[in-house]
Amino acid sequence: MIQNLLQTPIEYLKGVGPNRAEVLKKELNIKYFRDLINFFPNRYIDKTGFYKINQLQRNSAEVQVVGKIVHMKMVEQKRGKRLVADFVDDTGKLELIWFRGHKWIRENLKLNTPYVIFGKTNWYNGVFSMPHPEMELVADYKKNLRTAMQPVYPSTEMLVKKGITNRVVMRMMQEVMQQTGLKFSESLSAGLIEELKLIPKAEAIFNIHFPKNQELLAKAQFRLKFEELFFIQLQLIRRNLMHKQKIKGFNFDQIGEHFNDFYQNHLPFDLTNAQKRVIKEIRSDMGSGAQMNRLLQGDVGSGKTIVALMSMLIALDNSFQACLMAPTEILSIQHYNGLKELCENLALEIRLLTGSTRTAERREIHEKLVNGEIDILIGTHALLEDKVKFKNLGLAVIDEQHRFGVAQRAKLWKKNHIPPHVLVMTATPIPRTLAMSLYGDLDISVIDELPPGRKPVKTVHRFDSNRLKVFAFIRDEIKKGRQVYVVYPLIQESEKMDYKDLMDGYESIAREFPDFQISIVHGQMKPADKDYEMDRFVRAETQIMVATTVIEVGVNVPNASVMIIESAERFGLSQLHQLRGRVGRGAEQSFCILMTGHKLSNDSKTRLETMTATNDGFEIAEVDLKLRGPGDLMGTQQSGVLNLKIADIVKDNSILQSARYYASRILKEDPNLSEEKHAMIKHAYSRLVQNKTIWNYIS
Ligand SMILES: Nc1ncnc2c1ncn2[C@@H]1O[C@H](COP(=O)(O)OP(=O)(O)OP(=O)(O)O)[C@@H](O)[C@H]1O
Repeated sequence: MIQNLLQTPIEYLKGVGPNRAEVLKKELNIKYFRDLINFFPNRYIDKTGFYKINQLQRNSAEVQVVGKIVHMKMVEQKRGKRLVADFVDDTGKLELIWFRGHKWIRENLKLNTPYVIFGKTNWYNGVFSMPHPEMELVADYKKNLRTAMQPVYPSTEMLVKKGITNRVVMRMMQEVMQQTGLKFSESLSAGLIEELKLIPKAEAIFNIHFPKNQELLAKAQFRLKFEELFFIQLQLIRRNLMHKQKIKGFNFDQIGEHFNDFYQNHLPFDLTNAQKRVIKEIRSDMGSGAQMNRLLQGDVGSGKTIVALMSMLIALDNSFQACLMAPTEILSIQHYNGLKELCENLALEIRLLTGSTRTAERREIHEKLVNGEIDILIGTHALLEDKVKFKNLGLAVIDEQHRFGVAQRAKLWKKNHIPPHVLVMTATPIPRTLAMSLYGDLDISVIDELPPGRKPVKTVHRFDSNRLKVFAFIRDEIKKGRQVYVVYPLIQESEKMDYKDLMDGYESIAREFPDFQISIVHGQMKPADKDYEMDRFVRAETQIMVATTVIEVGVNVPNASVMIIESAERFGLSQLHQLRGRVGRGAEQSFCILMTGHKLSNDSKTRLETMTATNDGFEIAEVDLKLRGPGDLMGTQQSGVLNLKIADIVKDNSILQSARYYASRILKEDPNLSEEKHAMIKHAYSRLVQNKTIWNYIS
C-alpha cells in the first residue's frame, strides 16, 4: 500500500495543488510523494539552545534569545531610514534593526511582551544588533509543535517567487511524513544494520528532515550516505563480476620463449617489486579464461612501459598479436623507438602506424597485420580505423586512458570475434578511492614504487622578477652536461596569444643563450618538423627544448634535468605533475622551477605549494580532487558518482571505503543476493537497476 502512496502525484498532497505541483516539478523535479521525501535539506538551523544576551560572542552564528522589546524608534541617516528596537533580557540589551517593512512591524509587534527571537548578530561599538530577526511570541512558540533543528532546503528564485518558501516546504514535508506514516521498508539487511549500528531506514528519513538533535542528525546522515554509496558499489562490483562471467577471453596459459628469453637475457635492469607484482596480476588475469580489462596506474616514471611490453610478450607466446595505442604521434614514435630498442635481440616484427604513415607503407602494414606477420603494432588513433584488421589481436595496450573514451575502447574490442585483453595505462593517478568507485568495470593494478636510485625532483616557485637568476641556473646545469625544458601554457581559446608568448619566449631564450642549441615544439607544427626537433633533443644535439604542453605526457629524455614551467599558475595540478615528470628520469638531481607573476589566486597558491611540498602523484591527485571536485576529473561523467544526493565522494571517503568493503563481502558470499537474509537488499537493488537512479528505492 505504501508503494502506491509513494507514487501519488505531488499535487494531491495537502497544501500543494496543481499550480505548486507544476513549479515543484519544473524547479526541483519533484513529481511524486517519493520525490519530495527524497528532497533533502542542505543545512539546518540549530534552535536547540537559548542564549542570554551577555553570552553573545562577536562572531557567533545564528542565535536564539528570549526577551522583550522595551522601546522602538526610527533612525534617519543619509543611507536611508531604519527602525531600531531595544530588546532586553535580564542580562543586557540588544538592538533589533529593520531596513524595510517598518509600518507592519510598528503595528504588529507588542512592547513589553516576551518574544523568542532568532537571527545572526552583529557587533558594533560595544552594542550587539540583530537585523531582521525571526520573531515569535513566547506563548505561540510553546503552542506550536516544532522540531528543534530547522531544516533549510535548497531553493530557487522561482520557488520563492511562487510562494514556496522554506516554511512551505517544511509544511509539505511534515504532511507527507504524516500521510505515509513513516512506513518505509528497510533496504539493508538486519545483520548489516546491526554490525554497523545503523539506525532504521524510516528513522533516518525522518531525522534527515526533522532531526531532534545533532546526534540523531549525524546518525541519519551516516545511514543515508552509507546506503547511497553501498548501492552504487554493489552495482559496480556486480557489473564487474557479471562481466567476468559473461565475457570469455583468450586463455593465455603459455609463458614461452619470448617472455622467458627477454626476462632472462635482455632485461636492461632489475624489475622493481611493484613491477613484478603487477606483471603477475596481469599474467594471471590473462590466463583466467575471462577477458582482462585492467587499469594500470603508476606515477610518472614508475616504469609502466616495460610492464606493457612483457604483457605483450605473453600474448605473442600464445601465438597472438598485440598493439599499443598512444594519444599523440610523438608518444607513439617514442614508444616505437623504445620498444624496438628493448626488443632488439628478439626477432619480432614491430611496426608503427600513425596519421602520417605513407600510403604505400600503410598498405603493407594492413596486409602484414592480416596475415599475422606483424607481432606488435604501435600507433595513434589510426589503429582504430576499420581498415586496420588483425589476424588475431590478443592484447591491446592503451596509454593514457583519459584521452580515449569508453567508446574507443569498445571499438578495439570489435576487432576480433572474441574481444582482446585490454590494459589501460595511466600516469595521471586518480585517487585510489575514486578510481575504485569510478571504474567498477576495470580491475586496477598500481605500480607504487619508483625504480631505485631516483632522486626526488627539487621543486621551487620563482617570480618572474627573478628570471635572471633562473637563467644563470640554467646555464650552470647545461655546462654540467644536462638538458633543459622550458614549457609555455597553451589554452585553446587563446591559442594565438599563447603562440606569441611561446615565440617571444623562444626569442628571449635564444638571445640569452646564443652559445646553446635550442629545439622548439608546439601543436601548430607539422608532425615531421615536430619529430625532427624532438629527435634533436633526444640525441642531445640541442640543450634547450622550448615547448608547449605537447610534451606533457610520456616524453622520456633521461638526461634532461631541469623543467621550467612558465605561467605555472595557469596549469592544473595534474598537468604540472605530468610536466615535472619529464625530468627526474635519470640518475642526476633534477629540478622543476615554477615561474609566475605576483598576482595569484588562492587556488593557484595551493597548487604551487602542493607542487613544492610533494612529488607523490597520488597525494597531488587528492589535493586536485579537493580543489576541483570530481566533476572536472575526466571520466566521472559516465560513472554516476556525480549524481550523489547526500554523500560527498571526497569528504565521505571513509564511508565509501566501508560501503565498498561490505558490498563486496556480501556479493562474495551471495553473488545473486538470493539468500533470505539479503532479501531487502535485493529488493532495493532491483528497484535501483530498474529505475536507474539510486534514490528511487524508498518503498
Ligand atoms: N626497474 C627499473 N629499474 C631501473 N630503471 C627503470 C626500471 N623500470 C623502468 N625504468 C626506466 O625508467 C624510465 C621511466 O620508465 P617508463 O617510461 O616506463 O615510465 P612510465 O611509467 O611510462 O612513466 P611516464 O608515464 O612518465 O612515461 C625509463 O627510462 C625506464 O627505462
